[in-house]
Amino acid sequence: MEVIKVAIISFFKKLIVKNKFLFLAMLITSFFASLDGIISPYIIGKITNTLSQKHFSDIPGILLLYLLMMLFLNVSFYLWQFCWGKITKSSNELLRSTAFNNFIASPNEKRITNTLNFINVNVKQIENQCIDSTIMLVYCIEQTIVSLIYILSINGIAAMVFLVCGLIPAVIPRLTRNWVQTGTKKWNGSYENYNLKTSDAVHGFDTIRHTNGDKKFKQFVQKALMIEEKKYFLMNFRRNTSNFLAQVSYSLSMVISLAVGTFFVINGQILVGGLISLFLASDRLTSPIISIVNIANQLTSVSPLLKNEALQKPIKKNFNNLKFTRLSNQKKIIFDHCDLGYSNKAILKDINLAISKGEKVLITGRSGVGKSTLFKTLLNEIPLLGGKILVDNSLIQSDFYTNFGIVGQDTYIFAESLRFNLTLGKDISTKQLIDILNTVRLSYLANEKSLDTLIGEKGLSLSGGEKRKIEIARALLEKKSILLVDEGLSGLDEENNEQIFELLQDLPQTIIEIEHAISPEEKKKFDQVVNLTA
Ligand SMILES: Nc1ncnc2c1ncn2[C@@H]1O[C@H](COP(=O)(O)OP(=O)(O)OP(=O)(O)O)[C@@H](O)[C@H]1O
Repeated sequence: MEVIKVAIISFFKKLIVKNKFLFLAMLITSFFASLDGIISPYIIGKITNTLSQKHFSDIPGILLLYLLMMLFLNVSFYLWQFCWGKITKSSNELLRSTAFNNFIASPNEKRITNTLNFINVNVKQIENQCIDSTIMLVYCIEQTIVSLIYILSINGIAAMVFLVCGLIPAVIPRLTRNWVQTGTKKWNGSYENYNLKTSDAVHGFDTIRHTNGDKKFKQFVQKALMIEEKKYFLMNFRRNTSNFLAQVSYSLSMVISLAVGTFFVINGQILVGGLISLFLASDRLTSPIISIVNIANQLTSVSPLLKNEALQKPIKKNFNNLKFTRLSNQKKIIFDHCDLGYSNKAILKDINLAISKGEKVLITGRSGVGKSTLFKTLLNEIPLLGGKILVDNSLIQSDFYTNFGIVGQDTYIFAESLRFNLTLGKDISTKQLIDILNTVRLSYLANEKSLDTLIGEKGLSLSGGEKRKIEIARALLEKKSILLVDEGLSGLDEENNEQIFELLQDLPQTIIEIEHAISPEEKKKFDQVVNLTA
């Protein structure tokens, strides 16, 4: 329970700090809106008494008062909804931007699905189960207080009887809570299982098609679906049963309180109008109390969403493997007795390497020897286990990542224009872009019209070679002085392979390149070939 409270409170704290006045306005407008609970009972009671006393001339005044009160209520509701909308907007912005910023601060493959799921699904759930519920909770509490004060002002003892009777239905959800929650948990489990099975089958459609597996997969998915729907039905059945029991106790309590009220009228302790007011107002007391209990229950289910990994600040791993220093003899990067590997276990030991400015270095070695591990160490993604990597001061850029341009097999193309895919939103002149497109042998795209053409998911799809040239262009536009090429030539046809090979060789930048399939002639063109062995 404590953990639940902490997650919700810390979320609201953040939201309130950002929107103090909005929350204050919401509190005030919902208070005025909560007068709804007593206005009609008050007016109906007053009219009943006026009619029974035959003071007919007072009726127009009462009706006018009723009209004004109702208009006041309408305006209060309108303003309350306005504040509610603004709070929802702010909450969604906070949740979505926090999740996205956290991801960008520490991106990795594993967190992609969770982040997207959080942004697309969980934020809506938090809106319904947390924001809407809490705003309703505040409203119900205000309505309870207003109605309680009103019925106490009519007759203290009768008010207490009505209150006690009104509380009985509120107890039922507490008694059935565990039973209902177990139903929800069971459904959640089966829903996840069904989702996983469906997602697997949908993503693996090619394998299923090629292995004639459609019948079997239909059965797997159908079975998971039937279990999920059965649990879903049972969850709703438990919820409905709990509601039914609450409704029955509510009906009983209404009858009891009316009977007690009638007794007070017979005894002359209250007027008929007072009884009607009391009866109507007590309903406006009981309903919000039941809602308060239900909402409090519901809020407990929202805390796992607020503790989602997407909202947690990522722990920044700062390895600082690179030592920036003044290097003599034209050397720009030196690997000095380096041990590289994972979890303190070196897979490459005692690596020594000295690379000069502008050198083209080929890294080779059998699959799994540790070529990518070397890049990961340079990029500070994993710690250097031993030795030193010295980098010349002249290469320092604003942070470690900006020291290296990376050209890999999986160039990501954004569903935007070619211009955006090159600039990535930065301010770079058209002339520079045209020059760079010519440099990377994409001359046929080096014009304004092509620059503004949509590419990626929304437009033109590019070939593997074109994508790789765009990645090289990005690195060149960023003025990276060292390029790390991770199998930049693989998967390309002969023509593109040759073109990109030549392009990289002709660049003035220092290039460290990992390649598998490289011809002996191409090999000779490198300044250094480093054959890694474990
Ligand atoms: N995150 C990790 N944790 C532990 N071990 C890892 C991790 N990533 C890779 N390895 C292991 O380190 C070894 C070297 O992997 P690496 O990817 O550097 O090889 P590679 O030479 O680039 O291989 P390939 O040519 O097939 O891409 C492999 O045995 C791999 O299983």
